[in-house]
Amino acid sequence: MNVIEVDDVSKTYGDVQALDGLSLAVERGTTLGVFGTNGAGKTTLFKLLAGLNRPDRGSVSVAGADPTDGTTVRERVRYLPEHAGFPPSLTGREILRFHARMRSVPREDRSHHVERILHTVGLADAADRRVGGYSNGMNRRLGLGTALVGEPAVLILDEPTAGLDPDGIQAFHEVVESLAAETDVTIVFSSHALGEIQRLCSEAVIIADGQVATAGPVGQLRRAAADEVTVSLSLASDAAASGAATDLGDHGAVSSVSRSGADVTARTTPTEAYDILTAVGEAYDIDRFEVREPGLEAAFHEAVGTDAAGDSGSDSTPAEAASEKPGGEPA
Ligand SMILES: Nc1ncnc2c1ncn2[C@@H]1O[C@H](COP(=O)(O)OP(=O)(O)OP(=O)(O)O)[C@@H](O)[C@H]1O
Repeated sequence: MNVIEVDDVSKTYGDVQALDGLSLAVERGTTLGVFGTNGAGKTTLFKLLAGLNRPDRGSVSVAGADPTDGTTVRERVRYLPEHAGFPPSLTGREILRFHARMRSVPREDRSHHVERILHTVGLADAADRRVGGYSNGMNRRLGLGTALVGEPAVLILDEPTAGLDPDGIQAFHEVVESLAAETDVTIVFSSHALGEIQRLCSEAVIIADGQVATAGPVGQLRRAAADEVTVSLSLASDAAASGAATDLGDHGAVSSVSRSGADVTARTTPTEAYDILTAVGEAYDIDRFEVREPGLEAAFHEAVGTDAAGDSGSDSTPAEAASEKPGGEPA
């Protein structure tokens, strides 16, 4: 059953067309990753899903109703904006209790409900500390905790890990993973980090210019873009690497090769990668090797028409290199 249905939705701000005929369907229990270039329309979409805005054209249905229809729907749909602030003098527990009261969680259930959420978001030990002393990551998890009060059907998280350090990101990921595994909440999650969408999400949608450029199961999007893999090798010496790079350059199934010191990188098809490694291994001592499949990054670049050849120094695909690059290139 679809818990979210967005049909041919458009939204303009003045003369900016933020969404332009966007359609999307999300099944209940899905963890959906939303990504796109800056200004693609992600936040605009999220505000429509949360009932904070109305489309100029088209329809939006979340949890079976128009999200602007009133509080019953908004009870079931929670939006965590990129920056949520809390009164610094209150404790995490007090804030969650306040939200539980506001969300009409019955008085006798409140303590248990709040305790459970504190555990879910990993703040049980810090529950009685003032949030003014919380780290950025703890604040973000408290924000997620407030969104979980009253067991919503849909969680909409706008770049929830932006600006967090690796430990903060890891802690947040663990919370999302346990929610996805243990509840049937539908999570819609935007991020500029494709790796995290790959890790957390079952489905992904790529938005470009206010429309859906590509959507589908994450694995399917990756496979669709997987016509080439990158083989990275570290050899025993620069001389060996130079020889291996020359041999690889002569190999018919290798589309590009680059070398930096004792490291060599080649692009080839998934089926040829291991034969090529074997051939190099017979001629030279390989210290380390890695075969990387293109991730969602390749699907993203294919969808928005930018150059996916992000490996520095590689001499790949001159046709793509000459094509238009409307921003959003890999770092
Ligand atoms: N309130 C507003 N007034 C005017 N223009 C707006 C407003 N909100 C969004 N826009 C414009 O609409 C377009 C889509 O913005 P939106 O914030 O939805 O993109 P986004 O994909 O979330 O971007 P980012 O990844 O940078 O957060 C942008 O051109 C933006 O400048």
